[in-house]
Amino acid sequence: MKIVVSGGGTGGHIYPALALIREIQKVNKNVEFLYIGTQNGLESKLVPRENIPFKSIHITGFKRKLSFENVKTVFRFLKGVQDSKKMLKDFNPDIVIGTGGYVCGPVVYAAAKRRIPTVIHEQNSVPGLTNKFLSRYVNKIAICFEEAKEFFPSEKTVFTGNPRASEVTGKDGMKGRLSAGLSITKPAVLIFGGSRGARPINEAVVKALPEFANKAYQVLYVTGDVHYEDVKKEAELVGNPNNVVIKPFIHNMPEVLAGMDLVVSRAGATTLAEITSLGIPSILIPSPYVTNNHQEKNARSLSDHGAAQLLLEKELTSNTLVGHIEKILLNQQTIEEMKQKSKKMGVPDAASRLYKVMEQLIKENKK
Ligand SMILES: CC(=O)N[C@H]1[C@@H](OP(=O)(O)OP(=O)(O)OC[C@H]2O[C@@H](n3ccc(=O)[nH]c3=O)[C@H](O)[C@@H]2O)O[C@H](CO)[C@@H](O)[C@@H]1O
Repeated sequence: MKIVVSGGGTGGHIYPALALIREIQKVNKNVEFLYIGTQNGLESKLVPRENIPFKSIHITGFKRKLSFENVKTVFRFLKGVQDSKKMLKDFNPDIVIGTGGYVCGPVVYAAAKRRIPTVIHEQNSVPGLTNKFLSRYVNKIAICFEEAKEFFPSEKTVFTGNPRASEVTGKDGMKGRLSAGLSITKPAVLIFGGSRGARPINEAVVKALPEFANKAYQVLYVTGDVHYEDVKKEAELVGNPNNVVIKPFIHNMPEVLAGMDLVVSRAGATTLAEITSLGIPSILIPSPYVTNNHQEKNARSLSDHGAAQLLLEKELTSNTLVGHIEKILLNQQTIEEMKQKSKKMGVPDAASRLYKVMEQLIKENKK
């Protein structure tokens, strides 16, 4: 069997694709993969690291405002379709799956035009532009939030959850703690701002550093690669207490998450799939800078069920941050209740559900 996977831009689209590939590799040794991404997206680093064959096309996203750039994007899209058609002809896949980000546009569209079975995976509660566009052409649309249903044709849409939810299960949390330089006895909170870090969260955490000193809990604070050097300098100025570990990026997130009692983060869909799969309570600070405010909708889906506490960016200060953390982390009953509610929302078998949808499509296509 041959499978083309496409998805890129940020971790939220790439990690589900990688998790799906690993799940398929576990259950079927006879699958050949080709990953199609862009050279400037994070996928060009993450995918080759996993020894998955990687090819790239050149494409940019549409700007929401009218601009000349959009005219160029139309031409890049058409060229991207042409290049994708050639790659698909050479590789001859049984199915093509897109996990989001604008690179999927030409790849999945080209596949549909070549009558290759196609699936898109939508991680968010509100779909992005690319998946909305592709939904007309693909055979199946896999979703992770019931709320996403209303945006897609119902006969094609199926709830599978996010494959990353499967990948984070069964990991050794204590190993994760030790790898990050944390103690195994004290309660631990992980603070991070999505796959690239978030400046407003960084500003609040740096201000809060002196307050964390001498607390009965420890903090793992992940700044995002590009913000790390600046944060380190600022942390030295205000003083970095020894119960706070600062890191630029975590590469073994499944293990590290498994060792956490509480997570403070943006409300990217893949992060939410991971923390609900593990049943971790969270404080979610949705990014207000994303399409259709989809992160707040993702976050509310958890907070409405008592699995998370919502903290809007406009209310974020070092005081509200520490206050929210302590209200949950220092109250065993709250922690336990939130854990159960979070776990109830998790879909740990998402990867195999998604693979089943793909297998079914391939079978139908062969009839
Ligand atoms: C700004 C933006 O447009 N963000 C979008 C992007 O977010 P973003 O790329 O931040 O995605 P998510 O929060 O969904 O996922 C982040 C992924 O990166 C991993 N991780 C993060 C930090 C780290 O140090 N190590 C690490 O491995 C997390 O465990 C997770 O697997 O894609 C998501 C999924 O479509 C969307 O919901 C988000 O709105």
